[in-house]
Amino acid sequence: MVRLEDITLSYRRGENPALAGLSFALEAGSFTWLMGASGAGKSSLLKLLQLSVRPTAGRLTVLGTAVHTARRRALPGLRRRIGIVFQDFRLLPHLSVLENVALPLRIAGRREVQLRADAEEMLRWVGLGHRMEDRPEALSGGEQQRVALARAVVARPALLLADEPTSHLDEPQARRVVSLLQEMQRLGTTVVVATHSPNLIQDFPAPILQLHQGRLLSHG
Ligand SMILES: Nc1ncnc2c1ncn2[C@@H]1O[C@H](COP(=O)(O)OP(=O)(O)OP(=O)(O)O)[C@@H](O)[C@H]1O
Repeated sequence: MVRLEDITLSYRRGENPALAGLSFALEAGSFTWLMGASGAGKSSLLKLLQLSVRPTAGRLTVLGTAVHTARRRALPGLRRRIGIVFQDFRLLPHLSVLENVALPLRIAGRREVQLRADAEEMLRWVGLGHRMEDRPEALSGGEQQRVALARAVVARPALLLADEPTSHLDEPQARRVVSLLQEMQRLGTTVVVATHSPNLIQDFPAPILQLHQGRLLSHG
C-alpha cells in the first residue's frame, strides 16, 4: 500500500535533510499515528505521501505506484486517490459547506445530481446534515474540521492523511474527529494521522510511527 525504502528528503542542498534513511511499510486498511517533536519531520512525511514533494533519494511506493520513477503525468490521477485533512481546515470561505464538500467531485467532473447527493451523504455522516447551506465561518472549529473531513473522503480515497487535525479542537470535538477517522479505516481506507496528543493515542490505540530529527525512532 505504502512503502518507503531508505527515503531522504532535503529541501535545500547543504542543510540537514528533513527526512533521512526512512524505511517502513503501511498495510492497506491500517490506521497509524505519526508522532514526533516539532521539527521531527511529520509534515514533511505527509507531504511526501500526498505527493506534493518528491523524495531526494530512496524508493517510495504509494497505492502500488513507484512514485520515485513515475512520470509526472501519472501523479494527478494518483493524487485523486488520496484524501488530506489539514490542521487549519482550509475551507473556502465564499462557498457553502455543501459546495466545499462537493468541490473534489466537481473538479473530477462528476454530474451535478450525483455530486450533490454524495456531498449531502458525507455531511450527514459527519453529523452536519443541518448545516449544508451555511458558510464555514458560521460553524465552530470542530464542525469546520468535520466539514474538512467530509471533503477529504467524499471521493472515497484509498489513503487518508491528516496533519494534526485536532490541534485546534477541544477534547470532545477532537475525539469525535478521531472516531470518524477510525470509521474510515474500518471501511477499508488506510489512515495516517499526525498528532502531538498522547491523550488521543491512549484513547484510540493504534500503531505509532515515531520520528526524531527526520529519522524513524520506532514503528509499532
Ligand atoms: N518548505 C520547507 N523548506 C525548507 N525547510 C523546511 C520546509 N518545510 C520543513 N522544513 C524543515 O524540515 C524539518 C522538518 O519540518 P516538518 O514541518 O516536517 O516537522 P514537523 O514534525 O511537522 O513539525 P511541527 O510539529 O512543528 O509541524 C524542519 O527542520 C523544518 O525547518
